[in-house]
Amino acid sequence: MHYTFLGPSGTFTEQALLSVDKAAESTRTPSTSVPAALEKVLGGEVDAAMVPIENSVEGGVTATLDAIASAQDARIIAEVLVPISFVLVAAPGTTLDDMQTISTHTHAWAQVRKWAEQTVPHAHYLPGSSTAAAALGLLTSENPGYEAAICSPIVAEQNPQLEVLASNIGDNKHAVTRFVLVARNHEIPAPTGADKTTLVVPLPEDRPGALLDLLEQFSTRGINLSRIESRPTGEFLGAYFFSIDVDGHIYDARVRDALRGLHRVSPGIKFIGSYPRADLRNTVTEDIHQDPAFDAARDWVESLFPEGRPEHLRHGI
Ligand SMILES: O=C(O)C(=O)C[C@]1(C(=O)O)C=C[C@@H](O)C=C1
Repeated sequence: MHYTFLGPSGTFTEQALLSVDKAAESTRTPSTSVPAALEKVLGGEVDAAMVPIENSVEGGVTATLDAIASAQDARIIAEVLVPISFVLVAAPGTTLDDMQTISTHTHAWAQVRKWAEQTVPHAHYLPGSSTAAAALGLLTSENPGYEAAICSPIVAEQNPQLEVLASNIGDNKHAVTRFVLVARNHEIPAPTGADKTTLVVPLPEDRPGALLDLLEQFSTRGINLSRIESRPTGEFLGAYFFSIDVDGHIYDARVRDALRGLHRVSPGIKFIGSYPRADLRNTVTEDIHQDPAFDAARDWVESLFPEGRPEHLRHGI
């Protein structure tokens, strides 16, 4: 396998990729942004891309949600959870008082905002393409335009020329980022009993009850939603799609049945993948929402036509 990830080496995204089976021995090419990583996958340059999708403190990574939603054949085939801990690094001899400007990824800055307000209230923030890119910029550029960076402790370990001025500076000590491995037209991973399915569902029409129509497709089939986010499609003001994760696999009859229902309500729906959950939590459903109940229901309706399907029932029984 040839992978790409939001780089350079030392990002949390690389940590997520290295936890994938055999990825450490595979070819890994860094990308400078999430859209660039996904373009490499869709263009066939690499087999899969590891990208951040949501953080427990700052929420969805919109670049990922939008790029996946607009891609033709993007498939999520795995997810990874990484606990997040940040350090502040600078050139040796720099003090907190010297700090005019600090650089890091925007999602990282959002997770240390309170710490920064309390500890370095005089410092400005400069967005970086990733935490590791900000840290390495201190070493590679003569005048990076900032005196310090916020990154993972791994970057500091890998680059002893950087001095750690503060550790564990995240405002929420239990922060976690969720990453997804995205491939193109990939076969669907086998169900494990602890799976998620990701969908992109355009809001069908601007009318009362449209969202309820979508949500009902899940609730009547006993399907739990673990994430739902609305994003503008970009077409015009008020045009939205929903990025949705549900518990279950497309091999589960209730999920396939819900997809049929959703397609009637919102024909532009996209299936983005069914894949094992990183937290291994089994999906629990009542008997009436399990495969045997769907089979029994179909058999019962078929039994009402003992002579076989009448000619005019074009769509089956
Ligand atoms: O900059 C990195 O190291 C990344 O992997 C990106 C990213 C993100 O996009 O959320 C990943 C995890 C942290 O929450 C902060 C930044």
